Amino acid sequence: MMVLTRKMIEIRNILTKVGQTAALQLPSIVVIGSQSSGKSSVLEAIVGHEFLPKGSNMVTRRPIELTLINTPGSTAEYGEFPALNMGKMTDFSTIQKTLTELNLAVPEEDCVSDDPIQLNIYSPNVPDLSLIDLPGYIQVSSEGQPPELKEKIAELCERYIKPPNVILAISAADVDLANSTALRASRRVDPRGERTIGVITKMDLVEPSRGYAILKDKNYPLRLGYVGVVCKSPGSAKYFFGKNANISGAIIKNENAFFNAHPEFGPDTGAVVGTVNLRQKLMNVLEQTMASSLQGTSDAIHQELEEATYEFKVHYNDRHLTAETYLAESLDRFKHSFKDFTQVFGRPQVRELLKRELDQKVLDFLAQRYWNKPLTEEPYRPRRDEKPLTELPTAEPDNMYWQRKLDASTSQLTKLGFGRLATNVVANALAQHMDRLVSESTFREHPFAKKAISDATNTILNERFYSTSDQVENCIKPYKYEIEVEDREWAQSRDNSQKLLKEELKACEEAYKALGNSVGKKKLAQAMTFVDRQREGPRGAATLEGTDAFGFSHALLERAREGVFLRDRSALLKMRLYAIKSKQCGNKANKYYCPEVFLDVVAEKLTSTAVLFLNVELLSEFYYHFPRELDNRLGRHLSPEQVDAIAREDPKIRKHIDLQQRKQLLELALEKMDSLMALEKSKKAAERSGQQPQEEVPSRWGRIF
Ligand SMILES: Nc1nc2c(ncn2[C@@H]2O[C@H](COP(=O)(O)OP(=O)(O)OP(=O)(O)O)[C@@H](O)[C@H]2O)c(=O)[nH]1
Repeated sequence: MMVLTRKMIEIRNILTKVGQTAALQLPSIVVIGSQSSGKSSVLEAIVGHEFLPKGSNMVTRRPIELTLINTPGSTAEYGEFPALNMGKMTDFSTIQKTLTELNLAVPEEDCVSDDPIQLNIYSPNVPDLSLIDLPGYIQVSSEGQPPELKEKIAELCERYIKPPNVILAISAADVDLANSTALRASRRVDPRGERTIGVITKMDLVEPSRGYAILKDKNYPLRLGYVGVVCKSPGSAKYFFGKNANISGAIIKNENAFFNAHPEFGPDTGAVVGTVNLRQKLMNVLEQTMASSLQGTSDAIHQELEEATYEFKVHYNDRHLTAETYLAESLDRFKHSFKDFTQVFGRPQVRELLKRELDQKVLDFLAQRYWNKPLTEEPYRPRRDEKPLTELPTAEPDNMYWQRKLDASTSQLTKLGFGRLATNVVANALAQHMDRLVSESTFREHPFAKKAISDATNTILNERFYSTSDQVENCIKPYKYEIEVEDREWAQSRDNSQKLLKEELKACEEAYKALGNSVGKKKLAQAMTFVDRQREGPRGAATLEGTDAFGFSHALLERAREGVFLRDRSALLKMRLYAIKSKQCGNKANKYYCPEVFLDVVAEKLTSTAVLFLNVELLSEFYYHFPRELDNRLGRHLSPEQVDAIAREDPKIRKHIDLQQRKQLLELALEKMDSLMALEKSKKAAERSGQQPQEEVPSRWGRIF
């Protein structure tokens, strides 16, 4: 058995994962030949299945790196594309279809690509071999093909037929050997014919005497010799045994019938013929080539490993990191930061959020119903039923106008749909905080984790949203009908509303100041005087004559109107602040005189009630379910491939893991290599002394091979 080739193929598979450099390349058999020389038929005869792309439209456009793996004791035959993750393919017509698609994916205008397709075939009927099929040489480009195609194919083949590879030069018997492009190409890189095997196909198409003469050719002598074959696929095998049937038997039978019928190919003639002999030759030659490349490959792996070890020490201080530990640690840290957050975002914070929201609503309603003085170019004429706010402090206690105004404002506040509003405010705040936690964590570099966290957050919040908002709405219902106020509440809201109005006043004054700075104080004052007079109507407008207010730009007048609004709003706020501080507003019985205070009482009551339910229904539920939901999405349920893909989303982590894996794979390859070399050495020693070779030493990863 060809032990060495098998083991070297395994080492090569490890090195492929490392990302092969030229130095780490192990010998393969490279198949070259002109188009229609019978390359595919030879490869299929070796494999025993039709699996290569067929068609007239140049269907081999990429190198196919074919690894045959002998699986003694098993009956299964299947292929795998290791780079594509498509799993085992037991139907060889599916392999053929996939290869055709992969080849035809190379655009017509490029015609060939040097990106190889890797295909492994496992079968008890194949020898351990690594072969590379290349696009066939063409003599002249046909219509539609780029003129440089001929050179492109030649260049691609040139790259592969370099040492240490063995060249399998295919020529058809019915074409003069002097015209064989394959032999000409191999001669250029292997002038002494030391690593070229000549294969003469279609032996059945020429006279046996001529066939024999080709096999014994003296013009192109090859040390590894010529093998004559008849590989025409017998369609009948498929017909009798099904489309996935092994065709080797039928080919061999057909070949034997042909060669046995002609004494020119008899055992004493020295002619090597038949697919069986070709297979054996390929195995022997590859085994020998592998043996002679052992030391070189071992040295190359050593060097690569030294570089990887140095880099790992320098950049990562030999710190071991796996995708699993990285994700688990990141998840742990995130859960910790979440826990910390739950300690600082509780009832008081929710209360503050909601009150701020309602304060804004109260200010809006006050502005709408009490402070409103529309800003139009037209003179301002209050509606007939509208009373100026200046009248409020001196109004009669039973004045229906002011009573209705406050009742309407209160009703507007209690019927606002506060259940929904409050739930929304808290849910949005939670979602924003979660986004912040992500942005402060290592997960910020991981789109998958970011999405998982945001999905977990939204799922829980959405699930609880409607029931929470309904509960809150139900509990504030009584306030829609009656609001009882205690002295303590009134006093507190009197303070609150003063604070609120003061803040509003400050904001107005600052905005006014900023406006003055941007327009120019004098210019703004002039334009505002103009706007004021305009608003006074004809009487005011008359006084405009002779002033230099005419000729203000439209933009300046806009700003002046804004200035007037801010100035008036400030004056009004000062007046209301004065009213709230007055004795009149010190007593809850005077609520109609102090709408600001009363609306604050209502807002406080709504807030306190809502907080109770939001805390139980939304906050606590979220805090309980989120870590569990996170585990479901980022924890044990992920497959190793998903974990790996997530960790690699961060370029820094990807580099770390890649280098570490590279180092480990090189160590594994080297260990296998050392063991292989020791085995070879003991085999040679045993051969010399006529003894059996020693048992191989089990490696750190168990018994190798
Ligand atoms: N008579 C005879 N025909 C053969 C033999 N080997 C291959 N053929 C036929 O020759 C034609 C070309 O064979 P392929 O194996 O497709 O040749 P190829 O070199 O792979 O061709 P391209 O894919 O075009 O590069 C097919 O029709 C085969 O059936 C043989 O030994 N004898």
